[in-house]
Amino acid sequence: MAPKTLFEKVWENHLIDPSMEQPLLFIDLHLIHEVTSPQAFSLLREQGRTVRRPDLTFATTDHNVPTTDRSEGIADVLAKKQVQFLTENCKEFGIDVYDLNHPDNGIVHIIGPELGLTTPGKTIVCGDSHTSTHGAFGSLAFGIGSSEITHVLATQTLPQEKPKTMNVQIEGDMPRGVSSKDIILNIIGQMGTQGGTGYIIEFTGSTVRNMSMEERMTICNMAIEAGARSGMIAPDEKTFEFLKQRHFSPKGQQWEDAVKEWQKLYTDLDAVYDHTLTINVNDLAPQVTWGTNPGQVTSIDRSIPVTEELADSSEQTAAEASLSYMGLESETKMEDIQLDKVFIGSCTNARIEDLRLAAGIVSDNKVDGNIEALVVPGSYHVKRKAEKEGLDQIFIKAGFEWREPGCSMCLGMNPDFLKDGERCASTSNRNFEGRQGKGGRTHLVSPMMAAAAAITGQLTDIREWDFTKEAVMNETVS
Ligand SMILES: CC(C)[C@H](C(=O)O)[C@@H](O)C(=O)O
Ligand code: SF4
Repeated sequence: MAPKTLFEKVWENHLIDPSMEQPLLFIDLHLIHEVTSPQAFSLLREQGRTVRRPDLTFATTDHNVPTTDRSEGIADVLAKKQVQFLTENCKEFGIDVYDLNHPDNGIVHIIGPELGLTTPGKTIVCGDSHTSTHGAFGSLAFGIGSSEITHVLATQTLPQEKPKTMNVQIEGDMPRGVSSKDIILNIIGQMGTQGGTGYIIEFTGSTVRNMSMEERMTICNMAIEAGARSGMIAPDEKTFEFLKQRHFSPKGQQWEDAVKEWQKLYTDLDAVYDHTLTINVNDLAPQVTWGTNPGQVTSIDRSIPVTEELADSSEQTAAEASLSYMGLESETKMEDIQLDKVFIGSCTNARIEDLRLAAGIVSDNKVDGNIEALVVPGSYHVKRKAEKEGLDQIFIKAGFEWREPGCSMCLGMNPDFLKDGERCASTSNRNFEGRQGKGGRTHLVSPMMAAAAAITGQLTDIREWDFTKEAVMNETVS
């Protein structure tokens, strides 16, 4: 048999009929949330159709939910309606929904893996671009639009163009203070936000093999920000360990059988990718964005680039527009940038390990008097675990707000947002204009860098800090 890449194996396992001209995939898991599903359900009704496989469909509310006391419900009328529609639609069609008061509610891309819904080799779709996160488990996972949601609801299949494959091989030891967030920001900086267009990126190499599942999820989460259709990582013992005993994971003999199948999911030795990029992280510094897309990024110990020195004129024009929005100038040292807010949260960096790393930096320090700082766990599972470990107390004593789970300040769709002109160090994945609130200015960073920024009130190089990296542990079920 011809050697195959990980992607090709999963793709071929899901083709309904390989002879069809337009490839049609069977979908193993359809995740839905309140923002993109209402139109899809309306269309389904208009077409007089029903949900084909409610057992393979799973819903949560995350984008619109308040992260403070939820007993009063949702104040915003539209947000409240969207959440209500989701709950009603799920009830009508027999779909499991972990809504805002469910004990395991959380951000869709955080709860999929932690509930064991996300497993290697599955095709997973969701009306949400960061569905790529689930690729960290060796699944083929990508975001879809409203009409595609209807198609999957009605048929459990999806027509798809076959993407090209890219191997991003990451080698070297991550230096102290550097995390997988810095690696993916650096990759996007090198490739640009369109560099991955048309590709599925498989992340390979010794650095990836050494990463925890949390670190791998952060990388795959942001593959989409490089323009890629999705990211994937071949499953290994760490993947299986993470999934063992999860709520929906296979149990007993079914678990044994599943692991045997999952072990076949890797790229064969002589398989050919359409493109390969190799990066070495031995000398990587913590990364910070200075502009309004994730590719406008540099090292914390550098300055904002001189726009005239950028590669081409379109890049120069984009950089000038970004700097004008950000209220920044070329040659300003990244470390001299003062902040108003710090946000530790989102599906990129709100898992237990992210919170441990941030808490390790916070330690006995206090949040700077000019800073408002939020920690928003990605799910109730993460929140409970963090509280059991005493992480909440570290944050609260330092002056952070400790919130209920949700997308929160990752995007201005709920009560947590930046005011016009406010500047924020954020562990999320997008720094587009207005993303965190109208006129808000976002600097994307890792959880450790965000924690340090909250303490000093400005962007700060954590490599100069006295801390240990003990916090890095792979999450296991407790
Ligand atoms: C609201 C939703 C459609 C959107 C997405 O697709 O990613 C959001 O999650 C985001 O991160 O911008
Ligand atoms: S946390 Fe942010 S990136 Fe993730 S799903 Fe929510 S809004 Fe999208």
